[in-house]
Amino acid sequence: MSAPVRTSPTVAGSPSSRTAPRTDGGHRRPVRGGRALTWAQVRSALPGALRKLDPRRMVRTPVMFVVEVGAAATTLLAVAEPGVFAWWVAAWLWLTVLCATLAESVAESRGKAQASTLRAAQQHTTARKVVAPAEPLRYGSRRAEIETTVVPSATLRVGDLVVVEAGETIPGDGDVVEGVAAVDESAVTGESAPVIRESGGDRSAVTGGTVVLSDRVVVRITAPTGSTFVDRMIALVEGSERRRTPNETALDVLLTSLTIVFLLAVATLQPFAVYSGARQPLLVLVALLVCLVPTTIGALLSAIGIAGMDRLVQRNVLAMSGRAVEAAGDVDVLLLDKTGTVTYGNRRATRVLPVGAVTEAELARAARLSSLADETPEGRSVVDLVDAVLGGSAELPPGAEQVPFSAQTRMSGVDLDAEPGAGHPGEPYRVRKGAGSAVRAWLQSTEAHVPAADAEELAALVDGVSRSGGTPLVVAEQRGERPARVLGVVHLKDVVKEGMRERFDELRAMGIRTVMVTGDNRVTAQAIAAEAGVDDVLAEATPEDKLALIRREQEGGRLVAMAGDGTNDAPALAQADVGVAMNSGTSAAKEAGNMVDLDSDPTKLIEIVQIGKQLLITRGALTTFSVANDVAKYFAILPAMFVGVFPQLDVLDVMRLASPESAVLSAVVFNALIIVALVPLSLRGVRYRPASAAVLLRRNLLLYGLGGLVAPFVGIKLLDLLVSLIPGV
Ligand SMILES: Nc1ncnc2c1ncn2[C@@H]1O[C@H](COP(=O)(O)OP(=O)(O)OP(=O)(O)O)[C@@H](O)[C@H]1O
Ligand SMILES: [K+]
Ligand SMILES: [Mg+2]
Repeated sequence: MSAPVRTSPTVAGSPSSRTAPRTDGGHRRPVRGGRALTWAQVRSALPGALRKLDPRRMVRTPVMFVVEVGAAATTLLAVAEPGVFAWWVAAWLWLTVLCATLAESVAESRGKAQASTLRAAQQHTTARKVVAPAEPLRYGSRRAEIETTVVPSATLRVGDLVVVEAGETIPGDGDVVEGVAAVDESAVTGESAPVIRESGGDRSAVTGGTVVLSDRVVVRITAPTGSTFVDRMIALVEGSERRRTPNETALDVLLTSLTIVFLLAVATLQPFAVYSGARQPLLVLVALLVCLVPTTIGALLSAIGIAGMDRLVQRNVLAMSGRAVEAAGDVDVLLLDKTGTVTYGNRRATRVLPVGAVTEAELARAARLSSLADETPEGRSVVDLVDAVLGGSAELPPGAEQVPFSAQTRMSGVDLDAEPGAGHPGEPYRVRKGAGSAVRAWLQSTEAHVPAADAEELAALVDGVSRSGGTPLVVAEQRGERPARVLGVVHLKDVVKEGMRERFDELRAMGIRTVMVTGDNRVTAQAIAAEAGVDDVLAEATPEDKLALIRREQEGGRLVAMAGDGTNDAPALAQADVGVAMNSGTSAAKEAGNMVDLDSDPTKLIEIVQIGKQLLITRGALTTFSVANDVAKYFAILPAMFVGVFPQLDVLDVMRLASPESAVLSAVVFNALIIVALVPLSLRGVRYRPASAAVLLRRNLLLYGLGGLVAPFVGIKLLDLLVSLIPGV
């Protein structure tokens, strides 16, 4: 049933030069700015809202559970002793509960539409699984023929290798282990411009459901079917994975305590009322209780959290936890990786700079030899450059042993049995390229002596490349067991992403310090840092150094955000309070962080921080409003209830409501309507302008605290005028 297929070899090259970015055909997910609430949305959210009335679910929100029990109780009372007043109260209590579930349901429904678009991206059927050569695929075999067999993509396992060619859909999440290709990721990111994915570097991760536009890649599957990136995205936007954050739990405890306090207050009211000859009907006590417990924030708390996540998704950021979003609102320090985060990350070799008596051809040949087996983008670009400089290409001789690049050694190369083309059979030949300090250490290990003039010239070359913001790779060779010899420098060029400076200025205005951490040398780091406008740099950093820096900041009580893309950033991304992985990065980085930016834009952190702050402020503002509101209602209703027996209360009865019944019903109606009125605000979030925490607090206390105190007096008075018109109340 599965026929072996021979895949034609593809010439490796730079797909970016051949595939012009598409300007049409693709779609960009519309960013619905204000996202006004529509009737259609409310109507479609209604079935979900009714399902949420299930008391077993409601009990998780104690405040609203009390209201639901109250609604049930008043309904029974209305059945036992029918009356217009009783039925009105019961109906409005049910409406209050429904408003709460509707708010949550509407917040969720916004993600549901997005989920169905994403599901469409999952409908791929077959994959071309690699049969031979079996794993591990040999480095440098990128021009080799690969034997594949067609299998249903659902049967793919973690570790399987698949071949994907131009026009084909990538069958699952994985890392490119061979080749370079332009990939259309619009199904996932909504961005129509193709992106480059390649083996060996920090741009190796591919997402199932995206389409290869050019060339051929071999992908190692890294996620089992059912828990892919798109699966996680769907779960996320639908809100099915949502858990309460620690802050929400803390607030919930506070709201529950307030509910218990008011429950006791209302319960002790009755003996007091009986004693003074004004026994209150049970119906009135229930209504009073509902008006006093913090229903507004209780009803809107979950919608506020969901809407915050939703706002992030609108900006193409996927937050894996609500806790990370809240932490983002309080971030003090932002750490950024250089290559691929601050810069575009396609470091290309542009020049070879020989030192001393070494000729350009000599250096070029050695640099190419050291890179033939180097599958990193840097290694491939050295081969491309030398092929162009010297004309023609080279093959790695048999028996070559690769010394792969690692972030720890910061060096790569090969060990050969003999120098290609040299007349000394049997004399081993070694060649290395890498960071200046790393190659210097290697030279020393062979007891090399670099003449003073050469050393000076080399230092000048390294410095020149670094000052321009480029990455210098020093090349050296060793024949036999004799001391090694330095040959010169390869200039790797990278470009700082556009608009970085302005964005970092903005972060500074928000009180966030930016630190660039890089494995590159100090001079290069400083040149890039100055151009990008970051506050601080840490150069020649190993993955451990990055991790240690984060720990140090955290020990000082600061909340740290980290943006990175490489496998060597993964430990740091995991340790940071907010770890934003670039979508262009490796699977390891995306797995380690708690957010993924689909646009791979590290300055997106500004928006993430704003959304985090907005979430915290919105919740604080509505809590303040809710509690102030309830206190005010207490003073609005009580005088009306007791003015019959205590005429002295007359002075307190500033509102002059029509009757005790009308007062109670108006308060209940107001209590429900205020939830409805605040749904749009909780979905949109209160407006956030950069300002100090103290200023924001003062402004919110004034606006929402005072507003919360005044609103019930005005609202209930107006409602009383209407309610008193109802015959029988
Ligand atoms: N293929 C390679 N062969 C040899 N040396 C390399 C290679 N790629 C990079 N280097 C050297 O290793 C250093 C560290 O590179 P790496 O990309 O791991 O840094 P990093 O810690 O991820 O920081 P950043 O991504 O910000 O540059 C580089 O500055 C360069 O000098
Ligand atoms: K209330
Ligand atoms: Mg990196």
